[in-house]
Amino acid sequence: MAKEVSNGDNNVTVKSPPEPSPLRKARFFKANMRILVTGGAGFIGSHLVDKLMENEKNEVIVVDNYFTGSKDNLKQWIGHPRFELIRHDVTETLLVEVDQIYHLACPASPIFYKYNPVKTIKTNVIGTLNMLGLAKRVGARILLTSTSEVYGDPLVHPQDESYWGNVNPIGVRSCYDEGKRVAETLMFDYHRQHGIEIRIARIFNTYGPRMNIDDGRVVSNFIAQAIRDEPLTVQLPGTQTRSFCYVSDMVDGLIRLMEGDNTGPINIGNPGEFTMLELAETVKEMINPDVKIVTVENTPDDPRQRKPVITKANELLGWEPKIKLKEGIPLMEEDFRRRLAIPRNN
Ligand SMILES: NC(=O)c1ccc[n+]([C@@H]2O[C@H](COP(=O)([O-])OP(=O)(O)OC[C@H]3O[C@@H](n4cnc5c(N)ncnc54)[C@H](O)[C@@H]3O)[C@@H](O)[C@H]2O)c1
Ligand SMILES: O=C(O)[C@H]1O[C@H](OP(=O)(O)OP(=O)(O)OC[C@H]2O[C@@H](n3ccc(=O)[nH]c3=O)[C@H](O)[C@@H]2O)[C@H](O)[C@@H](O)[C@@H]1O
Repeated sequence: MAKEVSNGDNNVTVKSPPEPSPLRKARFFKANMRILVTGGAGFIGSHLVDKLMENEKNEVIVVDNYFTGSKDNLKQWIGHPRFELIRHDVTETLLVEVDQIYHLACPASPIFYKYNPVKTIKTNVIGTLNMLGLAKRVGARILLTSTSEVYGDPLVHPQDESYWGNVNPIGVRSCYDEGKRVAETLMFDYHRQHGIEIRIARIFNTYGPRMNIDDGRVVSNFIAQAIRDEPLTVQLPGTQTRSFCYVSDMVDGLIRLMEGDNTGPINIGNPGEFTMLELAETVKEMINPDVKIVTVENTPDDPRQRKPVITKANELLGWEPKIKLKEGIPLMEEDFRRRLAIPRNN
């Protein structure tokens, strides 16, 4: 039977979702929402798992191939009766009985996703196909963590969800940004063709504790450099902008999106916009006023400006970010100092 659903802008007629697998009716499952988190050993995924595990009705299964994630991020849950961790690569098929799938698996830092671009695009395309196939088979709702990179080097500023983007299809970043664009297409095709319940979050630069120390992304680089007393490396020209969202705000937005009635795509990010030079100055002032700031070569196709319009998230999910950059940096500094074993001098 067909039904009307909304993506926030207009109503579309889609097939009804498939019935949940009969196994879901088994007594053991009744009390619980069983949730799969792909990429759950990574930075955002592990914070999401922490939040989902707070609800005693949730059972959480993480699958991860540990390319950029680590068991260490989940150590507090290993052995917990409502938690399971599976070493698995999403480019291979998987069958687990679940109600919801948060599909995060994909390297996110440019240095990692460019390391093996063919694998990155396989993860985005085949990995998402596999997870959609799973959602179809067991009748689960699936949320994709897409990215502001689908807007490419945007010619519209700030970016709202109606903007189609300015993406180089053959560049060194394409494995990631075109990969995510195909993943979004697959989500909508499964939704229209098979009635799968989908949710798409377009995440803007997110930071916080547990990022890999040598992850290569700008906030983690600057904080680690400031703590180690190494120069902060601003990639040229330094006037390029990003808008940084603290990870607890991001997790809150993702859960609201999953639980709500809108398919998305919905931007989730903090509209506070900074140039990379401003970010370096802020980190220097807050963590190590003696550290040097140097400029270094940039990489191809680096977006020149990025800032989310979050009206949709605000109106449809009742969401807005709470943590400002100057509040988030000290929380991340504390985590990095502990992991680097470099305490503050004063
Ligand atoms: N952090 C951000 O600023 C940001 C921005 C936009 C979108 N996102 C998206 O959010 C998700 C999580 O990002 P993150 O910052 O936590 O990155 P991350 O690298 O810390 O986490 C990604 C996780 O996916 C796992 N993974 C990678 N390929 C896999 C595969 N083939 N099979 C199974 N597991 C695999 C990694 O081991 C890791 O645990 C990604 O999909 C990313 O594209 C993140
Ligand atoms: O939010 C997003 O959608 C995307 O944002 C990031 O991609 P990017 O913005 O390129 O992230 P960074 O590598 O942190 O770079 C941000 C800016 O900082 C600059 N940078 C980076 C590192 C550094 O040491 N110095 C520096 O100036 C880069 O040139 C770039 O302009 C993430 O890594 C992607 O996973 C994510 O999908």
